[in-house]
Amino acid sequence: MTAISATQPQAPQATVSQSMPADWRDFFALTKPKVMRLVVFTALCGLLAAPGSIHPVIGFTAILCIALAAGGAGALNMWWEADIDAKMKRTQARPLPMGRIQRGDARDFGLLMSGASVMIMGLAVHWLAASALAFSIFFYVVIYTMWLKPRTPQNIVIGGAAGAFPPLIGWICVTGEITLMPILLFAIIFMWTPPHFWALALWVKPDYAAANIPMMPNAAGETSTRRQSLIYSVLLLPLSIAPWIIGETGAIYGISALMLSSVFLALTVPVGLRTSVEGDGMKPEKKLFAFSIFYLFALFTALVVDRVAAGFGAFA
Ligand code: HEM
Ligand SMILES: CC(C)=CCC/C(C)=C/CC/C(C)=C/COP(=O)(O)OP(=O)(O)O
Repeated sequence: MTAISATQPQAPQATVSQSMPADWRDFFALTKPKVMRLVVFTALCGLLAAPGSIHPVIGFTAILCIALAAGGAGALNMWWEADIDAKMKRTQARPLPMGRIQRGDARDFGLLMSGASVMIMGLAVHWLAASALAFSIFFYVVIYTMWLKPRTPQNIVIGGAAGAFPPLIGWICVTGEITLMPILLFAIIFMWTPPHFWALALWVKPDYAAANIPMMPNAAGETSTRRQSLIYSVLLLPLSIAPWIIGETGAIYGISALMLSSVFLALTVPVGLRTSVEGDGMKPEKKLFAFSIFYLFALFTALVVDRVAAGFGAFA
């Protein structure tokens, strides 16, 4: 089965007849490696920040399973969305629209990675962690990709939960239970996702229009999307410092979170309040998107540094 149909716009040099045989790089691309490295990093930080200890080999296995799961889920997302990806400039060069990988192969690859990740996690680490991992794959692939994304502009608000699971799963791998702190880590990523994604969605709006996906800027309009992003950024600030306020972390994390969230909010304000987008190539939106990635990376780094400084953490 080919990834593109005759009625869809063709990706540059993307005809199946021109396609090269797939190699490992194409399969690697199916795992969405750039996005997934931050997903895996937040999981690692959740694991390292959790109270208690874990054998380094088990800890490594757990992170490997989360990486496998995230990659498998990414491949299943690309399998399901091959036709949509072919219609969007940003995604046209992916292996399926380019015809470099057969659609069924992408599905099998995703299923194999996802299945293996859950089984290994259960057998080698913890069945509660394995269940949460299975649920996050299901949430991203079925709830977000198949169900919500083509139907509602709230797709990423609800679907964002999938990307918020990894630090919680990392935490469970160490403690075997779900307590307030991992729920807060979940909530922070959940709140961060709308401004992260909508900043990008604002400048790739024509892509989503071409693919007929009701992302917020397309469905509710740019002004509404901007205001909503601002609301999530405002809420993110107190939420991000909540672990410090309730005494679960020290000042290293608390002050870092305060500073990072203040900058995040300061960058969301011009995006949230602007009414005219003429002439600047959406620079504030691009700046916010880039900072959103640094934000999460830095926040979770601060969490681990804080816990290590306090003598807590999985390897302490
Ligand atoms: C449902 C929730 C989310 C949606 C819809 C979303 C959407 C996107 C999209 C469309 C891109 C552009 C990707 C590309 O062009 O390849 C992107 C980039 C990115 N996202 Fe998200 N994202 C979500 C959640 C997350 C989460 C939870 C993380 C990490 C914890 C994350 C980390 C990243 C990173 C690191 C990039 C930049 C990739 C690069 O370097 O090109 N995202 N996101
Ligand atoms: C452990 C586990 C299963 C983790 C999953 C992590 C997860 C759900 C991350 C979400 C980030 C992501 C790839 C969004 C892309 O949205 P999209 O699919 O709408 O973007 P696209 O248009 O680039 O395909």
